[in-house]
Amino acid sequence: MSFIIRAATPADLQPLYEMAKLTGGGFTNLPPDRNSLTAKLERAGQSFARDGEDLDLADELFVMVLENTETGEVRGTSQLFTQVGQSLPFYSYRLTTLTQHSIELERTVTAEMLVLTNDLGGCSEVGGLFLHPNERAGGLGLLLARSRYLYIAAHRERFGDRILAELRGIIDDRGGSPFWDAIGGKFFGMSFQEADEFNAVNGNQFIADLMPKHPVYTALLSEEARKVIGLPHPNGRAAMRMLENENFSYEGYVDIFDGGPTMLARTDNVTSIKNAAHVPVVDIELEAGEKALIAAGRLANFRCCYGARELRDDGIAIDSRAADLLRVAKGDMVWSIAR
Ligand SMILES: CC(C)(COP(=O)(O)OP(=O)(O)OC[C@H]1O[C@@H](n2cnc3c(N)ncnc32)[C@H](O)[C@@H]1OP(=O)(O)O)[C@@H](O)C(=O)NCCC(=O)NCCSC(=O)CCC(=O)O
Repeated sequence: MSFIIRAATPADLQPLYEMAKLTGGGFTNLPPDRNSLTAKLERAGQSFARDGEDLDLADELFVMVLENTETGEVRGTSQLFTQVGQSLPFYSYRLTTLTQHSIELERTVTAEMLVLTNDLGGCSEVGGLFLHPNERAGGLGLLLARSRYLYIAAHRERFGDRILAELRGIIDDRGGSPFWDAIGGKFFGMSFQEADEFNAVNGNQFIADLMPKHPVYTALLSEEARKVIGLPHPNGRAAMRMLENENFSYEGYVDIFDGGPTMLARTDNVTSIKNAAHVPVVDIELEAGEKALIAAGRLANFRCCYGARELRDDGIAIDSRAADLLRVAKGDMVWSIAR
């Protein structure tokens, strides 16, 4: 099986839409709505097309797809946002503590509060990670996720100093969110599912607009809501594990919509960015070597796949299949990282 990660194009709309229908909802970056997906692909097309020297950091979106090169089918997708919160503010709840002491009662009381912040504005974001259920558990999820870090390494100047990733929060058996029911739901007159559907079609700005702006004491929330603050949806555990392996951590920021954890990392400290090698290809006939992710090309021409590598003093040797998939020849520069 040969799989390649490449830039998405407008022709990928149908497979993206079909995958979006499989997410089960609550997946902000991959809404099952053709118009939203079309708009995303158009925006990505503009971002892939913007090139030149001395580019400012801008609010760009890159959409990637995983293609089976034997069948031509698109089986997975992922996204990169270069800078969130540039035009519209980026809201998070931050879990903070307030400790008070009463001399008369000889008592010290610590309360937890959710405080609305824009602390994460300016961060880059990775998201929209989805692999077709039939392709799971074979390492393709890792290829999709980690190829983005090689993309960031290859276009470092377009990304911020920190990267965030939002994991979906807990949704109950009936498709409801205990966090939403306890906070957002009180102000919107909408169930979580209704808000999620509205979100898919119109974007999530309405949530930030109507969310209560004052701190919320967690002691006043239902037990069910308190229990899920900062916990990922069970389906998101693989994504969380991959983020942790890349040096992302949970620092008390949660999604204002469903209470899911926001994972954060310093860009230059992300394992796959820090360890990425950028060297010229010196051999494309390598028979056996270290398993690696190998990437080549810039912007719309970026490609990434699994292959074998051998790092040498003068560059890198790769296997012929990877060289074909990446369309590289001797002398071309490639990015790589051990698998
Ligand atoms: C997330 C992916 C793409 C992952 O693909 P696979 O399931 O094939 O993963 P994999 O390659 O088999 O495994 C990747 C790593 O996760 C670990 N792993 C797998 N299942 C696990 C589980 N239930 N609990 C804890 N860890 C688990 C594996 O051991 C491995 O880590 P080791 O190598 O250490 O053994 C997929 O599961 C998927 O499409 N899920 C549904 C959509 C989803 O939840 N997407 C994430 C949304 S959140 C988002 O988009 C933001 C985050 C982001 O973009 O990165």
